[in-house]
Amino acid sequence: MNIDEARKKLIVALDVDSTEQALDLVERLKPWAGMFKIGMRLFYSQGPAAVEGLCRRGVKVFLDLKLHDIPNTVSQAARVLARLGVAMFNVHAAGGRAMMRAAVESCRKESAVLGIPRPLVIAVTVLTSIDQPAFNRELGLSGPILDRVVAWALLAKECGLDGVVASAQEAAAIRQSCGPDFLIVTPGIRPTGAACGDQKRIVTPAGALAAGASHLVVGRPIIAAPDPVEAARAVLDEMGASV
Ligand SMILES: O=c1ccn([C@@H]2O[C@H](COP(=O)(O)O)[C@@H](O)[C@H]2O)c(=O)[nH]1
Repeated sequence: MNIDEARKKLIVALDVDSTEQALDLVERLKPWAGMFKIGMRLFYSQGPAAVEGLCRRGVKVFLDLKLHDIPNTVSQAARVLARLGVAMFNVHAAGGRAMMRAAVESCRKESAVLGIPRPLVIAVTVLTSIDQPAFNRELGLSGPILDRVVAWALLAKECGLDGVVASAQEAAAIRQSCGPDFLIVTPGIRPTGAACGDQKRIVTPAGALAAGASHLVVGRPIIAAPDPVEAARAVLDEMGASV
């Protein structure tokens, strides 16, 4: 894979408190990443201005707020998020069919009114911090994680969503069930030798791509590294990127 293809697949998580820190990371890392993820930490600290600031600079933003509420509430929230100009945002598949459909439909309508491209909408399946024992005993859900993830991926696809967030451990099964164009966005990526932290269902960059992931989300292994640029380049290297 050439370096540009690999770069487009890499999403760096901007898990920091301030817009200044986020902008500094974006400036240093934009030659090496195709998209930047704003999660609840930066959003709750800095608000929509942080998102709009990056979008205005032409940065592709994945807004990872994991909407999960009744359909009417999610529909209205999705409409508001569409206005921010993000490239992608997510909802929880556990919110169900009506909620997922409402999210896609309202941001489609709002984007059409504004004359902007509709943001991609993807569904969070089972968090990558959950392992099999926690899934069964703490969440009280039966069966293998893999089965639930594939079932939610199929439901998301049926509802018109563009893809899912899942561990790359489930990527091959999702790819087989949902087809070649379905986005499979995979956090829980750990370069060889990196600390797992709180992640449980981890996969290496090479393993994620081999399993069919369309995008790799990497946070701490890059942004908490002594040299984030060197760490991002090492991830691209593990993705098999050649110059
Ligand atoms: O299942 C999920 C969903 C979202 N995330 C988010 O991805 C990043 C991963 O960061 P690391 O530092 O590389 O662990 C983080 O922002 C999570 O909120 C996830 O990890 N798992």
